[in-house]
Amino acid sequence: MSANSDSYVIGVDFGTLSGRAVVVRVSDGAELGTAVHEYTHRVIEDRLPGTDVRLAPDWALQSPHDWLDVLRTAVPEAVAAAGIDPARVIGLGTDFTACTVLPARADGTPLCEETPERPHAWPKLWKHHAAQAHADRINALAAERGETWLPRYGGKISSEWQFAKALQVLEEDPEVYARTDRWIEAADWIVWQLTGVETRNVCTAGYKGIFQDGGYPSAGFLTALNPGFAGFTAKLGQELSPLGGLAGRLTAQAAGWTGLPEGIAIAVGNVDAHVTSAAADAVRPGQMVAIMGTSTCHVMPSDQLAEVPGMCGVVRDGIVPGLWGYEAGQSGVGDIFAWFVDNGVPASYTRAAEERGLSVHAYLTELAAAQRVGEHGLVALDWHNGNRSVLVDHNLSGVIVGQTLSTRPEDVYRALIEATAFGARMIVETFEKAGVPVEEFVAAGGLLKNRFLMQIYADVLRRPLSVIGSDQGPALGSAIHAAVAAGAYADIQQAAAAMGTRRDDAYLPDEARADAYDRLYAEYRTLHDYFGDGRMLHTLRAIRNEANG
Ligand SMILES: Nc1ncnc2c1ncn2[C@@H]1O[C@H](COP(=O)(O)OP(=O)(O)O)[C@@H](O)[C@H]1O
Ligand SMILES: O=C(CO)[C@H](O)[C@H](O)COP(=O)(O)O
Repeated sequence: MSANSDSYVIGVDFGTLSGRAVVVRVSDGAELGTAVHEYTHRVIEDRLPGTDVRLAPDWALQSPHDWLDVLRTAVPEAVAAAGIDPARVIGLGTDFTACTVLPARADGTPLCEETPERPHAWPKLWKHHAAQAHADRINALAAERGETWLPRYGGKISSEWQFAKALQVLEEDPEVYARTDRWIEAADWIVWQLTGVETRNVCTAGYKGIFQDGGYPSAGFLTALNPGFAGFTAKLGQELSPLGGLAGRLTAQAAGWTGLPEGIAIAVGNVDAHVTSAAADAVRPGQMVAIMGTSTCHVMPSDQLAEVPGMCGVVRDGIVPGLWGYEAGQSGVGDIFAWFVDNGVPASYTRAAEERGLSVHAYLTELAAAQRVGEHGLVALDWHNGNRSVLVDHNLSGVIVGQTLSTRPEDVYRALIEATAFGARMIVETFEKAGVPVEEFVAAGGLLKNRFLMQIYADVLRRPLSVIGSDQGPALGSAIHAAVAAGAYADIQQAAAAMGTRRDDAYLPDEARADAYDRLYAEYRTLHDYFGDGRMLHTLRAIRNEANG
């Protein structure tokens, strides 16, 4: 690859609160410069920008202007930080949160530009959860009709996805629905802005748009949901583009925004979690990448097609062309630790952490690390934000068993970390039981900084952990896709091998601790089965909801 030794690609990761650009050398994946742009409107949850229009609970919107600002600011700043000649940039790739989806005109104009006072005209962020009732109806009808696509999503689709959100628009603001020519993932919309051509990537279409075996849910199914929904799929993409493919070339206008040469390759859009596999060079069957942060997403290519209970989805070519791509998830991980730090720690601990110059997380970790496995006498269920896999039930809640008058904050903190590791083991075992082998567990994301936590995962999973070598996995992954789109490598696997970064066996399980964890895990499973049917936890939630009026 010496011909590429002085050419560069740019990866742009559009997150929940900000967008990040990274400049990467094509020959070896070296990250030379990066810049972040915080979105001006962040997550729109209370009031529509520039209006008095208030939003209902569970709404979460975003502004397309914030995304374009990332191209205008973070990209040129990253190039400047890298100190490279922009003329040497040969391609740009992007990834987005998903399902973040917007209604647009036939020319790509977001409807919120025409009618900013209409909530449904705005892009719905992935965590917009106000379409749960619509998702419930889709699931019930699909189960009743035996729709063949339903098992591809572990038996349930999410309220976060395209069909649930679009049905909400139709039923709550039919006029906006009627004006929607294109219902498009932000992942594809941003690529449209860069290239001037509309493309639809297989990843979001498959995981978020129920595209399976060459088609969307049938018109008959959609009519049964609501006759007005019959023609919905005409607003989606009909021809899908492969990951790593060339979506188009940078337009003169977008060259003006970014300061990059007009005509460079723009990669087909992608999802932040899935593109991280390339960054970790984990794009072969059985390499499960866990992107561990506030929540954890698990993605894994495989040559086996199976119906794994409670997975988020399995999509042909969904991570790399030629393989099935699986996704599963834990809806609360770092968020649970944050909840405990914010609510479960006395002032004396906060003071002690401050005196030591440590975060409360780091302080609790240090105390917890001094214990032997099981010493706290606790076992917990990691369902404080519901359970995505394997139970797919957002109405479950957290459980901590075994507390006594001598239970200390570090005990609970450790038990919560262990609970998330047990949740991960449950997912791995569910895949394997369904006939999809997990050969390697590769950790990525913000929680890598907690080495004690990573060791617990190795011990609980009873397997070596590999770790990604970059702390900006999605942006690096997007840059790798850009290199493929630009023709610098033949495919994602080759580009990932040259440019991705992974440390094998970064954490090895300790036999004695793993044995001790087996006993605790058995108790976790018992609790999981007992509370997992929801009888008690749903009742508690109902009582809470009644009490809150
Ligand atoms: N030392 C730590 N140990 C464990 N969890 C931590 C620590 N520091 C921060 N966290 C948790 O990490 C999460 C943030 O992870 P990060 O990957 O940066 O974010 P995101 O998932 O939003 O990209 C927060 O939920 C926070 O509670
Ligand atoms: O569900 C997703 C992928 O399937 C979202 O993209 C993801 O959960 C958003 O993650 P983050 O908050 O880390 O940007």
